[in-house]
This record gives sequence, C-alpha cells and structure tokens, in this order.
Amino acid sequence: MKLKVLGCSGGIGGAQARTTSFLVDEDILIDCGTGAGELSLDAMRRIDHVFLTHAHLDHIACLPLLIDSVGDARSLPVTVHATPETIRILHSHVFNWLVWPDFSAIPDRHHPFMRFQPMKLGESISLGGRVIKALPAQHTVPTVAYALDSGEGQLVFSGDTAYCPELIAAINAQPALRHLIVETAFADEQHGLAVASRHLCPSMLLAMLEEVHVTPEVHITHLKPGADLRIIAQIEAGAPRLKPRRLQMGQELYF
Ligand SMILES: Nc1ncnc2c1ncn2[C@@H]1O[C@@H]2COP(=O)(O)O[C@H]2[C@H]1O
Repeated sequence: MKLKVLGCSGGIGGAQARTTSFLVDEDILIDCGTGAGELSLDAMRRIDHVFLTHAHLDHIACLPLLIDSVGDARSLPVTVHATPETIRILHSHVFNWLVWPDFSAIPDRHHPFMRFQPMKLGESISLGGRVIKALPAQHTVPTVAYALDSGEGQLVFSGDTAYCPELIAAINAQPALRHLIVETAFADEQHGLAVASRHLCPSMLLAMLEEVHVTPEVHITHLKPGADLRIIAQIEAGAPRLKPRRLQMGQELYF
C-alpha cells in the first residue's frame, strides 16, 4: 500500500500548511482536512472511502466540499467510515441543511452522494485485501487512531491524541509495523495547552516512544504552525532511539 501526505499541519498559514489528510492508494482518504483540497477533480472522483479519526474541523474541512464537487460525476456514494459518535456529530452540526446540505440524502435517500458507515473501536474493514482497523486514542471529542495493513506490513496513524496507554499497546501488537505517524501538536512550554486540548508535546511523545517496543519509522505530524521548529528541536534533544522525523506534505510511505 502507498500513503501520500496531502496535509499534515496542525493549522494553516502558507503553502506547506495544509491540515490532516492522507491519500491511501488512489481510492481512500484518511481524514479530510484542507490537504484534500490539493487533489485534482479527477483524483477526488476516484475516492471511494473516507476514514475519519474525529469530527474536528481540521480533519473534516474538505469533506463537505469534496462530496459536493464529485457527487454528480460518480455512480456510487462515497462511504464515510467513522465511529457512531463522530457520525452523530457530523450529521447534527455539519450535514444538517444549515451549515451544509445532508448529502447522505441527496439526490435521494436511496442513491445518495455520501453514505455513513459506522465503525466501532477495534473493528476492521477489509477493502480488496487492505485492512483498516480503528484503534484507541484520547482527545477532547470521541476519536480513534487507525492501523492500515497491506498484508506485508502495517502503518499506524495516531490521529489527535493525548498520552494513551491503550494506543501504545495496540502499536506494540502490530507484527510488522513499518511506519508510525504520531502527532506532536505543541512545544514543551505549551504543556498546559497540550493537556487542556488533549494533544502531545515532545516530553509526552518521548515518554510514549520509550514504551514502543517495535521498530517503525516514526513520523511526527500535526505540529502547530509557529511552534513547529521548537517541537522538532525538543524531540531531537531527547535523542529517542526511534529517531522520529517530521512528516512532510507530499511525502509517500510504502508498507
Ligand atoms: N482549552 C482548549 N481546549 C481545546 N482546544 C483548545 C483549547 N485552547 C485552544 N485550543 C485549540 O483549539 C484547537 C482545536 O483543534 P486541535 O485539537 O487540533 O487543537 C486545539 C488547540 O489548538
């Protein structure tokens, strides 16, 4: 499998700051932040599945626009996989006919442009031999991480998370983990904000990596603009065994 980074910033500001969205092969998006707006119309039309970690705006901002842009040109609905809680939030607060039309009922309920597929924590979905599993994570709203398994190796994406022992256990349970994409949103001097908003800062990431007993390439994502250079310097100062690197927009990971 191939994962291409469309956006991996914790905010906006400049050409390299697009929020979270990863293209998997040609037909799957993991989150649909502003990075998804980098796709051409043709590439957007090929998206059959969107897996959402949670309902926060930086992870869903382009979903309503994408559905509206491609719906008419597709014969099948785009399937949006998320937990029942996240689906409820999106239905009530985004696809509510006020912020945006309810595309799960357009053009009609039997042939919609988009359909929600509830996915429980621990559940796996197989798409042509590619298995995507929802893993535990902790944030201010209901959230999941994801493990992607090609059959030859795995990639885990933390989504937005605080320090989460259950996620660490799930990471350690991957038999051939090639890549770990893990957030570090704030710098250490923003520790209070990291705790309040349930994100990691470098000291928390370093503590987490101490507990990781598999040997993936580690990629740091969701750095808040303006704090990004300090976050990376603070991680490097901790000299972690797994030598994390900053995830880059446009980067491709194979597993
Ligand atoms: N007290 C707070 N709780 C949650 N989020 C906050 C708070 N203060 C500021 N924020 C910001 O709101 C953002 C919402 O998206 P994020 O979780 O990516 O990151 C969060 C922080 O950058």
